[in-house]
Amino acid sequence: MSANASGGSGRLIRWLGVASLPCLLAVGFAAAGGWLSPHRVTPNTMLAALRGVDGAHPGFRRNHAKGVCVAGWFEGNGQAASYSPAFAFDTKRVPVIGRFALAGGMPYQGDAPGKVRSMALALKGPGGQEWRMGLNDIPVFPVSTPQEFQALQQAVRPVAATGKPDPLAVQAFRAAHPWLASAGKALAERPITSGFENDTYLSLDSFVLQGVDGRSTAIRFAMVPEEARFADMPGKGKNASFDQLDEAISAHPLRWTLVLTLAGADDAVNDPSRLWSGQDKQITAGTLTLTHLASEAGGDCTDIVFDPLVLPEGIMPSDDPVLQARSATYMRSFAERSREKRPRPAFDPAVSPSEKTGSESVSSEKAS
Ligand code: HEM
Repeated sequence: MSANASGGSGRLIRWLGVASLPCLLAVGFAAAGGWLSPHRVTPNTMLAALRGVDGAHPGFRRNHAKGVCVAGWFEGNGQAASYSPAFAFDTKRVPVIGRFALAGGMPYQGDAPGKVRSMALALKGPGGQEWRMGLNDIPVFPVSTPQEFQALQQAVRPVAATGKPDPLAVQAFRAAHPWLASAGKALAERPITSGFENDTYLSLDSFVLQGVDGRSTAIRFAMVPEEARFADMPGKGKNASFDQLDEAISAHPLRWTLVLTLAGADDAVNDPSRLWSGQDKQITAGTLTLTHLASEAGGDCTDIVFDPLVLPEGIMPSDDPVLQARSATYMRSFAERSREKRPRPAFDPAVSPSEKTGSESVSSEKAS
């Protein structure tokens, strides 16, 4: 072979190498974004699925976007101490920061009865230990797995022509997941209280208490209000339930009891869409007292992820796959929102109701 011919083919190989690099990068990005495998579930595909339903709202949480910070304390009563040495089951008072929010990715959505409300808490124990939790006011989660959660978001994403979900896609999701019908029924029939301040918030996912004697006990838990009120209807107005919460907490401290439910023999520990028997043993483990609200703008709850896998010694995750997906997706949501410009939140307790504004349309209900 002549020197010229081998020089020519060398140049061709180098040129192909350079030209193929952008293509390889594009394929790599597409794969990382899940575009080449729509059924794959990663934090990115999960956030894309959520964005498909409620749009992009930079600077806000990718779900439970409309919220307000809260602070207070938790005091255990010792009744759960034989099941776990976790600091919260001791009898010492520990500080708490938290957040009340509405499910869904729209930070300016209007309040309405029936929207899923949430309570997120970080109980701060000794030696830097924390128990972080995110609780919803629904009896069960609508789906069993992260894959189903992503598929549900994809099924309910609004279509351009109507601005509503495609009924055929929703029907197809239902037909492909008949085992979720009982969760749907429980969600549709749930009783609705008049506001954040008197609602019951549930872990939905299960956890495992680890005793010092090596005993493991699977549980779910709930924050049960001192007094649940079903008769009064929530007030009207874009921020009505937040205004009502503000009024209630300004009048007196708000209290909830931490109730642990111990799994019975037939209870599904790895599936948050399944109700437990209702006959299970319950333990009242302590009292949560909340005393102050603060805006998310500069508030203590903004730069924190209420990751349900931040657990103290003595409490472990169960094998519920939704827990791992939550943890990874919340971290991704935090990474994205914390590098974006911070917009003004819809609700600020320091601003009088007449000055409070909101700028986006009302979102559809979402249950996560
Ligand atoms: C695979 C299923 C789920 C996904 C992908 C998901 C996704 C998300 C995301 C992205 C956030 C925002 C996190 C942040 O930026 O800090 C969030 C918040 C939240 N999620 Fe989920 N979620 C799931 C399941 C659940 C379940 C089972 C519950 C049970 C109660 C739950 C309760 C909450 C609560 C309470 C918040 C608000 C936390 C706060 O106020 O900061 N989620 N979720």
